[in-house]
Amino acid sequence: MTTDSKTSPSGAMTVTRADAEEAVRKLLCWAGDDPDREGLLDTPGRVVRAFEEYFAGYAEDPDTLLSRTFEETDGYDEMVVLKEIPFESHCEHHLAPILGKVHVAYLPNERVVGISKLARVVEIYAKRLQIQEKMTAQIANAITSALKPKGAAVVVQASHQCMTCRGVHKPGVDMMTSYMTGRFREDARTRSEFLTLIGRNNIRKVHSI
Ligand SMILES: Nc1nc2c(ncn2[C@@H]2O[C@H](COP(=O)(O)OP(=O)(O)OP(=O)(O)O)[C@@H](O)[C@H]2O)c(=O)[nH]1
Ligand SMILES: [Zn+2]
Repeated sequence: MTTDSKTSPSGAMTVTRADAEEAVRKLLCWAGDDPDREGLLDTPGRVVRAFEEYFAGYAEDPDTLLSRTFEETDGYDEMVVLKEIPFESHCEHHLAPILGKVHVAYLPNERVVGISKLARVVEIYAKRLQIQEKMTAQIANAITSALKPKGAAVVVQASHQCMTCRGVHKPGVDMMTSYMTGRFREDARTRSEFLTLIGRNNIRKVHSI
């Protein structure tokens, strides 16, 4: 399929690139400006290309990504933690940026995965329209279902620009979410080791607004 038309997952709607650019022209008019003035002539094309970047995650499959695993680990069965993975997403309510970082951990069950793949899973779900709770659960569930680990844990800390630049106007507020499966959920000591490793109480800001 070319990128010049896209069909919604239900199949109910197909839009061409020209349709999408026309929709942006209408939004520019809605903003109160003239879409035909020189400075805005190329804006619809740019916005549509930016959307392809912001929402590239719809075209990616986390199961395929996580299917390449390594078994020669000499029995390594302790926690694997990847902390402070920065991400940029967009909220599904306002299409406003969500900026933050993700901490991911799992307890291997014979197989490990290349660590870059954990960061790529974060990217796949971040580059979709999101709410933070769903993104947190999706990352943990993808790792759990692909690696069948003894447990997986995901903590997300992010600022939501729909709360900063509009609406309630509260800059400096971060939302924290966590989702744990298996041993992380059942065993307080495992959970606590993870939270200590990610320095939960001393988290630096990755993005400042
Ligand atoms: N739980 C949750 N809420 C979110 C997230 N991102 C944005 N929101 C909230 O989604 C809600 C949407 O509420 P609505 O009342 O339907 O929309 P609204 O009138 O634009 O709300 P305000 O933002 O309060 O102006 C707002 O409270 C947002 O702050 C998220 O990741 N998780
Ligand atoms: Zn929002």
